[in-house]
Amino acid sequence: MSDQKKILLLPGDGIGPEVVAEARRVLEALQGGDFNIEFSEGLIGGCAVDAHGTPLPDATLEKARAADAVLMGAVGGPKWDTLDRPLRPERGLLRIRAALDLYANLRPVLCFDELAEASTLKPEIVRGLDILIVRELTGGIYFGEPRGVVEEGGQRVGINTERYSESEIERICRSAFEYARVRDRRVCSVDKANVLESSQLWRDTAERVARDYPDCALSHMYVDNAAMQLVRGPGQFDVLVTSNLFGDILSDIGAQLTGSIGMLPSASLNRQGQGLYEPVHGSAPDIAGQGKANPLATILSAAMMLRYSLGRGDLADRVEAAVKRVLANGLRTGDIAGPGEAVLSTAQMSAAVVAALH
Ligand SMILES: NC(=O)C1=CN([C@@H]2O[C@H](COP(=O)(O)OP(=O)(O)OC[C@H]3O[C@@H](n4cnc5c(N)ncnc54)[C@H](O)[C@@H]3O)[C@@H](O)[C@H]2O)C=CC1
Ligand SMILES: CC(C)CC(=O)C(=O)O
Ligand SMILES: [Mg+2]
Repeated sequence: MSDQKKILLLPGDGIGPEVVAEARRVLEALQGGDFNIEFSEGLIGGCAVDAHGTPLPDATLEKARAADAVLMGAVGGPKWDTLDRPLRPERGLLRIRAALDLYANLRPVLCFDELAEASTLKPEIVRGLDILIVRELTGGIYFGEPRGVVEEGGQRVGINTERYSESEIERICRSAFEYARVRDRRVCSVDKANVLESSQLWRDTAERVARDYPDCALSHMYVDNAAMQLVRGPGQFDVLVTSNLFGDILSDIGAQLTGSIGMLPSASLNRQGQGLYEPVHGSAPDIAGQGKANPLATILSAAMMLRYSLGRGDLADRVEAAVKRVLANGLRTGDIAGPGEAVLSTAQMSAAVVAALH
C-alpha cells in the first residue's frame, strides 16, 4: 500500500530556498514503492512579511498543523533588520515553534570522519565525535515576559526575561534521558546555577528527573565552562541538555567542530512526535543567491524527518549513507573544502547525494 506523506516546505529567506530545494530533490529521489510525498509550500520570515505583513501568516500555521512534518530553510536578513521586533522574520520562527509546542530541539553534533580535517580542532580530537545537544526550544529568555525597550530615567532600557517553569524543565530533561538511554547513558545538564535562579531550578529539576533514570549518569556544568570544554575536549560529552539561549549558542560551537555550520541538522519535536526540521544555520545573506550554500545540513535534517516523524528510519539511513559516500569521494562545497580542493555548487552537491543513494 502506498504511504503518502504530507510535507510542508517553508523555504524562508536568503539561502533557505536554495537548500530546501536541494533537500526536496533528495526526498523526491526516495519516492516510489511504498513511499510517496505530497509536497506543499508556505511562507515564513521576511518573505511572509513582504507578502502578508506578518512573519507567520495563519495559512502557514494551518498548513503546518495539517502536515505530517515541516521542513524549513532559514529566516531573516538585513532587509528586515530595521523592522519593529514583532515584525522581524525571526519572530515568525519563534511563533511557529511555540504554536506547535516544539519544545525538544535535537541537534546532533556528529563529525563525519571524512571531514575531521575540515574542523577547527585537531582531527584526532573530532574524529568519531557524536554529541546530542537537547535544547529547550519554547521557553526561556526568547519568550519570557516582560520584554521590550522602555524609557527609564531619560534613557532607553532593553529588557528580556529568562523564565522557566518546573514542568518545562522536567519535560526537556526527560527527553534528554530518553535519548541518552539509546546512546551512552550520560547526560550533562548545562546551566548558570551559580548566578541565575532559573538555572538553580533547572539543576534541582534535572536532579529530580535523574532519579527516574538510575541507569544513566547525570552531571552538571556551567555554560561558560561548557563552551570551553566543547572546544577543549568535546569527546567527553554524550547528551547535553540545556536552555533555549545556551543551546542556541553551544550548538553553533558544536557546528564548527563538525567542519562547518553547513553540516549541522536539527529536529524540533512536540509530545505527539510532530516535528519541524531545519538546518542549524541561518539565512547566510553573505552567500545567498550565489549557489555557494552547503545543502547537507538541510538534507541531513530531511533524514531526521524521515526517522522521527515519518517512521522511515530505513530511508534516513540511506540518505545519511549517501552523504557519507559523497564526502568519502572528496566532494566538497566551499565551506568544507580544503586549500586547492575543487568546490561544488549547492545543486551539484545535492545531485551527488542523489547519485550516491543506494
Ligand atoms: N533558524 C534560522 O532561521 C536562523 C536565522 N538566522 C538569521 O539569519 C541571518 C544571518 O545570521 P548570521 O548570524 O549571519 O548566521 P548564519 O548562520 O546565517 O551565517 C553565519 C556564517 O555561516 C555561513 N553559513 C551559514 N550557513 C551556511 C551553509 N549552509 N553553507 C555555507 N556557509 C554557511 C554564512 O555564510 C556566514 O558566514 C540573520 O537574520 C539571523 O537572524 C540565524 C540563525 C538561525
Ligand atoms: C531565531 C533564532 C532563535 C534562530 C536560531 O538561531 C536558532 O534556532 O538556532
Ligand atoms: Mg542559532
